[in-house]
Amino acid sequence: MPTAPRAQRSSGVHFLATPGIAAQLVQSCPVGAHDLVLEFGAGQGAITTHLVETGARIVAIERDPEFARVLCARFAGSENLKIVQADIRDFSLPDRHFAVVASIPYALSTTLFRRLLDPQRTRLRRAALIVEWGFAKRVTAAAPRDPGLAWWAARFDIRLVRRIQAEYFRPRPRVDSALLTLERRHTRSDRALWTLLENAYRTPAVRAGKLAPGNLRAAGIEPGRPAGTVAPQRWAALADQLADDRALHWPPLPRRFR
Ligand SMILES: C[S@@+](CC[C@H](N)C(=O)[O-])C[C@H]1O[C@@H](n2cnc3c(N)ncnc32)[C@H](O)[C@@H]1O
Repeated sequence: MPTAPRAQRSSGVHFLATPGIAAQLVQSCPVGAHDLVLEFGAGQGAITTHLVETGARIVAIERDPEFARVLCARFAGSENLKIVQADIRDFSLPDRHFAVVASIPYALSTTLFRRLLDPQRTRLRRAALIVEWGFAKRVTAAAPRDPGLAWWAARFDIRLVRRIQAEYFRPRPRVDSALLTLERRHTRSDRALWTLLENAYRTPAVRAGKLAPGNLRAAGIEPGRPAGTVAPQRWAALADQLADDRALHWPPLPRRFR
């Protein structure tokens, strides 16, 4: 594992010290020559080196100028790789479909998930990510604790592949990490989905409201059940079922999703 010149000074940033984990991360997100893959926070290239071998078009983004320089020197001959020195919080996302493979700085997990998963017209199709263990548990909970998490889980198949012990990183973080995979699901009516989620999490128990109880049951949702215990995929199934019902009106999505 290459040494990390700035690692001791970059608080909250941990570098993969085991090539096997980087290889497994890349294998978890099948991509090929026609795919565009973003790597957020490439560091010194522990993951980049495996990504380049996939033949996909890789854009590796790194904020630290010293790391960006090291990356440029290390991968000078890699024609399918572009290194961009930029901040991943405001880097312009591509307007074509893309994948993300990255070990993301813990402190940016929520910000990046919002950028990638919130927008109705997100171009993200799949991802394999190393994130902090507690964050991984929250985003993969069978019954998410708030509608924002449910929005992500209803529109993406988010799976916890494995726990990654702290000793696999340098410097060693205080907590373990996890490998997550994400795959965009097909959803027919995001407006219906968000309205259902928002209402469900506002009320203590599932109510049919204007819907027939039969609609709920067809999606596997039992009326009267605590709303926060329903798996988000069931709300997505209900939204899909109701997408063509012209008698129902769904309000516009909040601005942050548009
Ligand atoms: C968790 S480390 C991962 C490094 C490398 N991919 C690895 O796995 O060893 C995160 C990397 O993100 C970079 N980074 C932190 N904040 C960033 C930001 N806002 N924009 C771009 N890169 C950032 C750090 O400099 C660091 O190289």
